[in-house]
Amino acid sequence: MEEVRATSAWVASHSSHVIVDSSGVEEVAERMKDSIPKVEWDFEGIHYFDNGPLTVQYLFVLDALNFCFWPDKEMSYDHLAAGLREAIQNDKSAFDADRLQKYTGLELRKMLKWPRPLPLEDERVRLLHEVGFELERSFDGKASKLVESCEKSAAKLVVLIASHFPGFRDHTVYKGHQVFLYKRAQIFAADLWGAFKGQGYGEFIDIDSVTMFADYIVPAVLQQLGVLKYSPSLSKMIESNQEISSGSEEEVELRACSVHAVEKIRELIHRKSGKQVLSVELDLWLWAFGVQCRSLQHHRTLSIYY
Ligand SMILES: Nc1nc2c(c(CN[C@H]3C=C[C@H](O)[C@@H]3O)cn2[C@@H]2O[C@H](COP(=O)(O)O)[C@@H](O)[C@H]2O)c(=O)[nH]1
Repeated sequence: MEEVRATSAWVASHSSHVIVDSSGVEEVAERMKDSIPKVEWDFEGIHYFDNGPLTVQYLFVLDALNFCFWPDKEMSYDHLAAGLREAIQNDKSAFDADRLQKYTGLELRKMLKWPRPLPLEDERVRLLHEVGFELERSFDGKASKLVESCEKSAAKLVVLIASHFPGFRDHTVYKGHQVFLYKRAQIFAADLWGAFKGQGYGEFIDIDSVTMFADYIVPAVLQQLGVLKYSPSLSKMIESNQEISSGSEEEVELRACSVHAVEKIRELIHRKSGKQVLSVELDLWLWAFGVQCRSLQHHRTLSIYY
């Protein structure tokens, strides 16, 4: 995750369309230095949890599909989390590695009780197959084995996931430099940590190394808080819901500057109050704020990464 931090900082210092505004960072850090509003993992009550390996399998499948909901105005992350929860409650073998390799788009739609094609449905099916295949080939079909082999290190987990599952390789090239964001791999580690309350499958000695998860909600929240400032052309693109291509300078800057901004907020809180805040905690607070603020306008990129 040091690579996520370092390469995001590089983007922030070379960016053309997005600025991390130091007075915005200062204001947010000042507001949060005494206490960060605590947001409980699963504050929505939509996730499956049984305190065992099946939860790990559920979370891995969930994060394999945790991207791009906006093309369908009614679809959201909640539908995915709750739909998969119902599927596993009704059939404990629904996410067995052999079953994952066989789902069709129509079956996935039925599982999530969605009446029409899912956004990027073919990609979602392909990624489910990839997860099933590689879990079976290398981890006895069990996501819990994958987690166990990381010896309580979130950084190891992210590296292992990225090396085995191409669909999680969330990186790009920006102005000739490779940039790493690893949103879904990192969120899986954070989901384990949150769900298992830092114990058992959720115990990570280096949870502080996880960065925020560069999605499309948190950048919009940071912009609203005055932490991110956009160029007039980028503002216009977002306001008019114009699609921003995956890998474009604008898109990489939105994501990388968000990672960098959250790191800056965290550093400043530490300097002001001596408190060690986790980026994961800041992220969850920002994200929960964003999804509850329906008027928030986010950027629109077709991507399998977030
Ligand atoms: N940065 C960040 N992004 C997050 C999440 C989560 C959910 N995390 C769970 C963990 C504990 C809680 O109880 C949450 O339920 C989803 N997303 C992203 O949001 C977008 C979907 O938005 P909308 O279209 O409105 O549903 C999409 O890119 C999705 O990948 C997060 O925590 N942080």
